[in-house]
Parts: sequence; structure tokens; C-alpha cells
Amino acid sequence: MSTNPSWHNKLLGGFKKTSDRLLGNLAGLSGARLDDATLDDIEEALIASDLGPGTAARVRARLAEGQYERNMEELGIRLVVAEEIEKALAPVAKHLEIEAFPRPQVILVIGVNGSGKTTTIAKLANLLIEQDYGVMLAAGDTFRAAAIGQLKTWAERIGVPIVTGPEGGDAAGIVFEAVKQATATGIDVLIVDTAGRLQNKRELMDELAKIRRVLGRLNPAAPHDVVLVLDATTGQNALSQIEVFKEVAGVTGLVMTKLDGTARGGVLVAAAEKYGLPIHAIGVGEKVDDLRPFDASEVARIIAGVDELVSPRSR
Ligand SMILES: Nc1nc2c(ncn2[C@@H]2O[C@H](COP(=O)(O)OP(=O)(O)OP(=O)(O)O)[C@@H](O)[C@H]2O)c(=O)[nH]1
Repeated sequence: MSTNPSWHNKLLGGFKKTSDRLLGNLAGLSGARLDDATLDDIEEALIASDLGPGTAARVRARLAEGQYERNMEELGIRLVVAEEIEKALAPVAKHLEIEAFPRPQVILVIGVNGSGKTTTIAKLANLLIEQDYGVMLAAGDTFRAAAIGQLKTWAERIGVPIVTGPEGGDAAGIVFEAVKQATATGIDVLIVDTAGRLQNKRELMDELAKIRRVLGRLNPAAPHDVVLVLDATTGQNALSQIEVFKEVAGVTGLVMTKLDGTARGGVLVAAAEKYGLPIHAIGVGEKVDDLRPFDASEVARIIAGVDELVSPRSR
């Protein structure tokens, strides 16, 4: 896959915190004898960079095998780190397939307020339109009037139909109406916004369960996807959000947003390792075309700081 240079540069920003921390720690160990104590330090440096205990342990095992008791060679270590991160990420890099028959494919989008849910829905809709799918939105986050308004504005901007209701209205009712309209008008993909009230787990769970019941009545296979939007700047907190949303909503895939700023992107590796959920795409900005596929090899090379050294692919 050729990589868009501006996306790539934004990604460098999103992984900078993770990468700087990791490379700083490794540089501090440069030239040391690779004995048990140094291997412990390397393993700790990887875990401190949010890369997850499994990946850290695998890097340690590979170094112990190949370089034990030799003087540590930093670049060689970084290359091993890049390979092991890529191995952890490659199995989860899967874009969202549109394959449901009968149509529409129903995608529930969930996530805490402010995670970038609404923007991600707009980006996803835009991407699908570009691929010639017919898309409709449903404003299922009726908890806040602003959320309905924001989604409406996006729908107008990208030119897709939207089904909305009043603030405080019945989200399941809106979803029901949306599925009916989408079916009647031959829409391929219905993307449903939902409330992000994690602070009230019971209510959220009840609401999502009701949406599922209503959907199931019209199409037993729906929702086909339950996509959790995570904000990469929250670091390790993203892991606890996956935990809770898995419990309340049955997550089928992830989109990680804000991987362009001062994110702690390394948490993607920990998430991949711990949950194995597909990462459908990543958000690298606020504009509608700032959603991009997740490239395991590119991300691994950026984190390990070997981006310019290996695989000089066309950019
Ligand atoms: N830098 C950056 N900002 C983003 C990205 N995705 C979303 N944002 C911004 O993050 C803020 C929150 O995004 P929303 O899409 O409104 O988030 P939400 O989860 O729907 O939040 P609520 O509407 O409060 O429920 C907005 O200012 C977005 O422009 C991204 O990938 N990168």
C-alpha cells in the first residue's frame, strides 16, 4: 500500500510520545552487556511505552536467544522490536467489510463522549460513499441535542440522508425508523450513532439492548458491526473502555482516533494483544478525509524508530 505523506507525518506525531519514551530508554542502555538485568530493563521500557506485556516478553526472548551476553547493539534491538510489534498488529489490521445481504448492513458506533464518535461516523460515511455505497445515518444519541445537530450538519455536508428525533427521544425508535427507510430506499449501509453515557452503565446497557431488540425484529443479523471509537490521547484508559464496552455492547471492531496529535499510540499494541479485536481504521485529523486504513508495518516501524531505515516504500 502506498502511503499518503501527510497522513504519514501526522502519524509520526501520534506515536511520538510512545516512540520517544521507548527510544530514550533503549538509548540509555546502549552498549550495555545484554544480561538478565539489561533484558529486564528492555522489557520494562517496552511495557512503560504501553506496548503490552506479551510483546515485551517476546522481544526479550528473541534478544536472549540471539545476543545474550554480547554488548547491546541498539539498532538491532529496535529492528527486533519493530518485527514483534508488527506481528502483534498484523492480525488485527482489518478494514470494515460491507457484505451484508439483505441490505442494509447496520453499523452501531459506540464510544464515550468526546472520543471522536460523530466525526468518525462522518469520515466512515464519506469513505463508503467514495466506494459507491449508499449510506444513511441514524442519530441514536438523543441524550444531547448538540450531538443530533452535529451529526445533521455532517450529513448535509457529505450529502447523505439522516434519520433523527427530538432530544431525549427514544433512540430505539429512531433506529427502527432508519432501518425501515434504509430498506425501502435500497441503502447499503446504515451507520447508527449512540449515546456515550459510560458513567451510567445500567442505562446505557438498557438502551443498547433495546436498540438491538428493535433491530433484530427487522433483521435478525443486525447490528452487523459494533464499532468502538477510542481516543488515542487517553493512553491506557482506552483499555478499560474496551473492557466496559465489550461488556455492555459486544464490540466487534475498533477505530482509534486522534492519532495525529500528542497521542499515546502505543496503546494500540497493548489493545491488539489483549483483545485481538480488528482495528478497522485510524483517525488522523478533524477533516472528513482524515480516516485511514491501519497499516501494521508502518505503525511498527514508527514506534520502533526504524521508519527511515528499512523498507523505503514509495510515499
Ligand atoms: N486531532 C484530531 N481530532 C479529532 C479526531 N477525531 C475527532 N476529533 C475532534 O475531537 C473532538 C470530539 O469529536 P466528536 O466527533 O465530536 O466526538 P464525539 O465522541 O461524537 O463526542 P460527543 O459529540 O461529545 O458525543 C472534535 O473537536 C473533533 O474535531 C482525530 O482523528 N484527530
